[in-house]
Amino acid sequence: MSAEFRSGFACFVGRPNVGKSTLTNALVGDKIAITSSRPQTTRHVVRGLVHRDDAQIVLVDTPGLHRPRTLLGERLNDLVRTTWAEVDIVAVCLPADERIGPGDRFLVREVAKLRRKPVIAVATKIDLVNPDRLIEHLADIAKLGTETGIEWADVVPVSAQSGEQLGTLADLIVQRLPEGPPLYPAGDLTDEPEETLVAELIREAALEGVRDELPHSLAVVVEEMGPRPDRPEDRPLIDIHANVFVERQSQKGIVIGAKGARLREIGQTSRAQIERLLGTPVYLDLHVKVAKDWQRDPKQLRRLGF
Ligand SMILES: Nc1nc2c(ncn2[C@@H]2O[C@H](COP(=O)(O)OP(=O)(O)OP(=O)(O)O)[C@@H](O)[C@H]2O)c(=O)[nH]1
Repeated sequence: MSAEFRSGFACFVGRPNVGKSTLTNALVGDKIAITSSRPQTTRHVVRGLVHRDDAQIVLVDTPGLHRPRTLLGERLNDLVRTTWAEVDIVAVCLPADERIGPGDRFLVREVAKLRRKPVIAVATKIDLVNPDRLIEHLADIAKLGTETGIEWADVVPVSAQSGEQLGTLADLIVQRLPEGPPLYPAGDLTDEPEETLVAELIREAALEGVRDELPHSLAVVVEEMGPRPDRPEDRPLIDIHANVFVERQSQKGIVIGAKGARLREIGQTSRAQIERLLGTPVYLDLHVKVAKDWQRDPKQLRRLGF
């Protein structure tokens, strides 16, 4: 291995829905971080690894920073700030199809408080805009830097969707990483326990198509997971028992659906994803439970992994 091998931690930050998880997935090349068309679904700090001949990037995906209204909101914000402080480089995602707004300014001002940390501005979703709009967006990003007193280490336009400029982004991140050996063995994609990833996949499926406030009210805990005994060696099966927690009885109805139709759909969708993740057929046993006001109760929050 050459002396110039670089390795370290990078983290994408930005308002909800700006494409952080999609970008992580596109760079890692597999579905590890959790994406959703609904905002604020990334809860856990999920790390994806980018292996290259010259470097290893450990991508840390954080939830969006937002105005805290509950204990959970505050914990999420703490988690974000702690993560920022620990990484080698921060990349602020600013979607090209949206104007820079107060939310972005708030966030960039927070990032600017991290002294001496390289910060890259990433113009995301460039496949959605024409060149004129992109130029305007890049000018706005420059202005945002001046306004907030941050000096962008780089400004790079990318599309996670088309893959355009992904390599450039990776190069720019690598350049800013310290020299050092790989932090994780080659082949590892994430250091999250499989249970956490499985829970996230179920949660993602459970949120799909739900149009109310459910994102903050839904938690998934994998209670038990393991290979079923007495299976022929060439036909393994993994049993997974998981609980979907909601805050109120009415939400339980939403998740289960008429005659259990929605819950069956959630089971089918997430099972397919889990089987892809684990590479093994899976028997998935899902239950919906009410944990009253879990977001406001420190004991319940701990039990649910926050
Ligand atoms: N067209 C296009 N859509 C994208 C791109 N990147 C992300 N999206 C879409 O934007 C939406 C949000 O993407 P996410 O990756 O979940 O966003 P996020 O910033 O991680 O969101 P939170 O987890 O809520 O903070 C999804 O519907 C994505 O499919 C892109 O490069 N091009």
